[in-house]
Amino acid sequence: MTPVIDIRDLHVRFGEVEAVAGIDLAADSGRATALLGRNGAGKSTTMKVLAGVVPPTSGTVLVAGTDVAADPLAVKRTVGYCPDVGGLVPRATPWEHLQLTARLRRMPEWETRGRDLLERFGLGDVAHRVVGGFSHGMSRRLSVVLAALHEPAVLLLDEPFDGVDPIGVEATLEVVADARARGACILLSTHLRDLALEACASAIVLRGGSSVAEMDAVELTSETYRALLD
Ligand SMILES: Nc1ncnc2c1ncn2[C@@H]1O[C@H](COP(=O)(O)OP(=O)(O)OP(=O)(O)O)[C@@H](O)[C@H]1O
Repeated sequence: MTPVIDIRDLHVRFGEVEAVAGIDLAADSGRATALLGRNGAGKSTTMKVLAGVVPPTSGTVLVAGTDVAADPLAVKRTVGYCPDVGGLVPRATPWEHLQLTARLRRMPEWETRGRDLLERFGLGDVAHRVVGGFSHGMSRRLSVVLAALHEPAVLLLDEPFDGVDPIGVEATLEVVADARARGACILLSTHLRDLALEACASAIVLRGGSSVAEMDAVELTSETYRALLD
């Protein structure tokens, strides 16, 4: 069976910079996979390609059977994407972000789930406050909520734990567990090995734009991880 995420020999170039230099990666439904690696390893660029926001320079990338180069819009419909930075409108409130997301996703019923997610992420009390004044961690938490709102078949979380407090970490782990239970494919990028192990069954380590290891998360001891980074 074809994996839900199927990347073959992906290259992404930004001018002189080769951000991704020949990645092969597969991820299945009902499973969370961690994407690890040092700063600049190519994690966010890979996520952006999978989200349909950056086109591949070469290689084949299938998301739930759709080629991202051929139909990025269909891919955007399939995935829920929490970008590493940005994506929020400073003058809008969390509730307005949910309204906009639900409208773009053509979701007829979303208020109950939206309210529940905001509560779970400790954002219920600030649901009607503009996000321009939010801390980094609060913005991260809202980005995860927005990615998860429509219960996507493919959930892409880029550094979801970055600067997030324990309540937010717990809520994110719950979102990953819920998504896995309903059969979604989750790809989560992080620098944090411990949280990767807690959230994910498998791990892929990138270095210099290439994939250098793929293993069950339990096999990724701190010594193994350290050795793979160098
Ligand atoms: N838009 C861009 N223009 C030029 N270079 C870019 C662009 N985006 C990424 N890069 C470069 O591509 C490489 C990979 O970047 P990427 O953001 O994918 O790494 P990362 O593994 O997500 O890093 P981090 O852990 O720091 O977020 C880096 O050298 C980066 O400077």
